[in-house]
Amino acid sequence: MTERKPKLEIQNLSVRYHSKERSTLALTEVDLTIEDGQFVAVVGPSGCGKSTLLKVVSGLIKPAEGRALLDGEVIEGIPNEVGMVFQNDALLPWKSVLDNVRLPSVVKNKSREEQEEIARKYINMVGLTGFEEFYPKQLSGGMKKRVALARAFAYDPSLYLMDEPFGPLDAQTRVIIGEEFLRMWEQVGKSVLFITHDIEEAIALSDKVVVMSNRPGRISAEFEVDIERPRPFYETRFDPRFQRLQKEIWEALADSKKEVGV
Ligand SMILES: Nc1ncnc2c1ncn2[C@@H]1O[C@H](COP(=O)(O)OP(=O)(O)OP(=O)(O)O)[C@@H](O)[C@H]1O
Repeated sequence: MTERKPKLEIQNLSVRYHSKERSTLALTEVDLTIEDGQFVAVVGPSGCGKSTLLKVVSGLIKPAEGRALLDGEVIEGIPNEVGMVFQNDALLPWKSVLDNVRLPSVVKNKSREEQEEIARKYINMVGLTGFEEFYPKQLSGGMKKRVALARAFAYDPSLYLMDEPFGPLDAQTRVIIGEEFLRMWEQVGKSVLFITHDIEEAIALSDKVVVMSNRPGRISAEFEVDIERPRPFYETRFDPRFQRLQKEIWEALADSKKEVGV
């Protein structure tokens, strides 16, 4: 039997930022594995190095120590198989919804027919059929976020890196978009590394929740989310297993904040 390689392996990772005045140890001794198709959320106090972790995986910064491997290969430069969704995900304002979602297929040199087919499929999945010819300025914040998600899914990466992707949305829209995102993810089943401040969002979406400690960030606890899928994004929070996890993660976070960094 051939052994399945993990999608992402982070091994003994340390990252240091240098400026004229000081050197900041942002991450230290971070070990994390994401299996193929696994959804992993990272929660942690502000400034603990969550975005730094994503920057290493997206090849934007080099570690001081340790390494990050994608499909068993050390990440050097921006990997093609990685798709990113960030908090302030900019759509191109001069392009329509259809053209924004078509972009990843243009980059991948797909035929015009395929570009449109893929874009329309994901626009439909995010419930924006009928808005193809609209421009970003004609859309609400939630609709723009849907377009950004449709564009990320149209890129079809093997690993999604998501940094507070629902951050700027109001609480209710956040739940609606979260539910839609979960349904879409269940269909594609790709690996995700998801950064959030929201413990409930982390549990509702993930297979594993990782807690990071204060700077220098390290992984202080890991929790398997043993709740079967498909899960309802909102109602799952009334499940006793969810509530138990919520309490445990909350306590782990409170402990991790007590650890003082250098
Ligand atoms: N370019 C940089 N130069 C110097 N220090 C940096 C740089 N980027 C981040 N840092 C520092 O590294 C640490 C980790 O930052 P990072 O943005 O990764 O944290 P975070 O957990 O994503 O924070 P937040 O939750 O507030 O977004 C912080 O102390 C930050 O000040």
